[in-house]
Amino acid sequence: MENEDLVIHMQGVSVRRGKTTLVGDVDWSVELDERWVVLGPNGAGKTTLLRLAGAELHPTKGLLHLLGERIGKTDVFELRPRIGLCSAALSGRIPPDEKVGDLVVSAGYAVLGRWREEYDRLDTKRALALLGQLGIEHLADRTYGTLSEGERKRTLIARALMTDPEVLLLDEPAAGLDLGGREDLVARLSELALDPDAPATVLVTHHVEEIPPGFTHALLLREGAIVAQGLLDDVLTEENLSKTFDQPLELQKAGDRYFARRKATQG
Ligand SMILES: Nc1ncnc2c1ncn2[C@@H]1O[C@H](COP(=O)(O)OP(=O)(O)OP(=O)(O)O)[C@@H](O)[C@H]1O
Repeated sequence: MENEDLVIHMQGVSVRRGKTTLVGDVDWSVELDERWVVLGPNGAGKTTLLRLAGAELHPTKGLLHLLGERIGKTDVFELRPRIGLCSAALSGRIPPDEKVGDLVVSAGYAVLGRWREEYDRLDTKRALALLGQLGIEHLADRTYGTLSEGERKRTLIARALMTDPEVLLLDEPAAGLDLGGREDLVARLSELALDPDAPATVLVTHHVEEIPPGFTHALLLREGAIVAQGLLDDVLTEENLSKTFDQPLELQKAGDRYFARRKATQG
């Protein structure tokens, strides 16, 4: 591939199951220093897109390159440790008695539940630093099953960062969080987005309120098709958002945050 800065490169990518098109004919590129938000209603195909980007799913049609490797021609097991994926599906597979610190350290081994491993001291230090970055260093000795939803989300992000991935994929990280938890997570993700050493990031969400300051690009998805994509401020307009969610929406920007609601009907 010519452009080595492309971490995700989709050309005419479709995923079909039977007669259903989950995503259709997607052209999308993510570069090393970009932070993307993927926005769309339930069932739009956001998770499907993220699973393609995480080398968890092969396209039915089209060309998919991840980190310069062509999917279908490369060993995905070698590729996956270079990608930090954080999703509710992963959360459900974690044994509740797994210790938070071990869970983060074991990401280096790309396996769940390897708590018996003799971890390298440096790995342990790095895991604690990442937990600290997410504001939950004090939870290192707690078991995953005892954590709140917000604490779990942060643990999974720390885990996803442990392998020093080249791309970080976050599927609805703020889902299920209360207002304070959401705001805190948005602030942490914003710090990460503004860190020039942080990996390329793709964040899937339903809500414009969850877009962390520092995110640079947006892709709007509806019924498996792209409504708009490009620079965040260009793409995130009332018109595009209304088209994406199929209703008249009012969009406001306050400082570096976005807010949306349905337009009031007149009369
Ligand atoms: N194996 C499958 N067979 C048929 N349809 C499927 C299959 N897997 C997913 N779908 C459908 O594809 C569509 C896209 O699913 P996807 O999970 O990618 O959407 P999403 O945008 O992440 O939705 P949500 O916001 O609700 O999580 C949905 O309508 C879903 O029901």
